[in-house]
Amino acid sequence: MSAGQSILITDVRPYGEGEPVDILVRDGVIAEIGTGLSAPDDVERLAGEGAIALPGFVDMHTHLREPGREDTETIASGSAAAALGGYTAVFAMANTDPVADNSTVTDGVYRAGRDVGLVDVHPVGAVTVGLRGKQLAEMGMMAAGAAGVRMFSDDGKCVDDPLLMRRALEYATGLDVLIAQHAEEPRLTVGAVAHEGPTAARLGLAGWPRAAEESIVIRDALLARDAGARVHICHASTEGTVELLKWARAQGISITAEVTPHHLLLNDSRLETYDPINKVNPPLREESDNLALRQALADGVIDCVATDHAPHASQDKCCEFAQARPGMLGLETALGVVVETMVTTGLLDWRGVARVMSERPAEIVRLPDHGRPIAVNEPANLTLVDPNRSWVVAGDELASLSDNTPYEAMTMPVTVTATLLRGAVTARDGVAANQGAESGPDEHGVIA
Ligand SMILES: NC(=O)N[C@@H](CC(=O)O)C(=O)O
Ligand SMILES: [Zn+2]
Ligand SMILES: [Zn+2]
Repeated sequence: MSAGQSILITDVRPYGEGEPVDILVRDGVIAEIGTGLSAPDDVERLAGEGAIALPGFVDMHTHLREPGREDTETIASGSAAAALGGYTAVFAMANTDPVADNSTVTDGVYRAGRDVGLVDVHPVGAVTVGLRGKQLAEMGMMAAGAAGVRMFSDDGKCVDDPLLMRRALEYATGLDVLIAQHAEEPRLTVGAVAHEGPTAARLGLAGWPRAAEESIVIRDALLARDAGARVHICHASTEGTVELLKWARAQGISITAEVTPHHLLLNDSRLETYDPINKVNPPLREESDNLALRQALADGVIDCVATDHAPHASQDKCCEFAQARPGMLGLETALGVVVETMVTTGLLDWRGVARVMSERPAEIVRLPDHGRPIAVNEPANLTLVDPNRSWVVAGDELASLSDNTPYEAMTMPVTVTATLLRGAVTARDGVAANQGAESGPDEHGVIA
């Protein structure tokens, strides 16, 4: 990791509280916070213009598609999308091609992320070889490699064999790493493309029942209890999962959970058009689930927001509903959706946003340098937000190489105006630091 930059950020309000202050960053670390700060002439300046300063966001759940599907996202394009969304660290899921089930792949992803330098890219290792759910992957080798893999998941697939999941939790405890489960009992979701309920029944879409998620959530809570292990639930989507998390916590079980922006905002009323843009795993549920998930996030029952940013090519998305790939873009729109569902509704203040988008995810994955307080001697991983500047989503203008956003033409209530990684500006006013105007874009639309 680079030592970091020096920069004087003026006129920002940490956590949206109090009068504006200046933040002086020296060598990537916050050196001073106060009013009327000065710096030598050669130090870069960033005018905050009254923006809210938050700790840089941490996404526990991103799909970057490299290696294997670089036509839909690369580590460079996904890093740009992350920086524009206010992220300073992302965890890149293992369901690539080849699968990230060995340290050659995980170290390669880590190094590629470091070379791009816009965001700390942490590869997630697969729990099982090839995501096939039959044999544990070499978690220890991946943890010991250059990437220092600290989180493992077969996301996209559930580790459905209970004995294998138990072994994975036991090994993970020994290695002090986290297992994140895509909770889906596959026997209950054969052919499923939408939430099982009145809407899917009327539209003739095969249903994915809530119990497919909830049965794995409770099973894994019990396995974690017996193994004395930690377990993390990916993309919680139902009111029942919220109730089970409460129960498990009350038993002292070490279980954590994330919710995606789309499960906070969207529901199966969107399916009427049969537009596969709304197809995602787990599926969009019902309004009662949206409301329960929001309340759970506000109460801390659900720990954090994770995007499940899932880029797909248009030919894989614009086809018959049943054939289309599941997944939605999320990195550049996450904050807007969280503000719309949680801040505008009064469920969270900006401190709460910092908690669910930065502090808790960093704690859960034990990232020492992210999700830290905005205070002297802390790393300058920061996101500046203009709470009064809205913007309209256009898929083809996003930095992501894919355009499968469900928020097309929607107005996002706030704008990330700048993101800083160890004091280096990685995104500013809608442009990522690798998208400069001087050199032309390469074949991926990214400028080196
Ligand atoms: N969420 C999705 O619908 N799709 C994800 C896989 C996953 O997160 O389960 C993908 O990799 O496309
Ligand atoms: Zn998943
Ligand atoms: Zn995912």
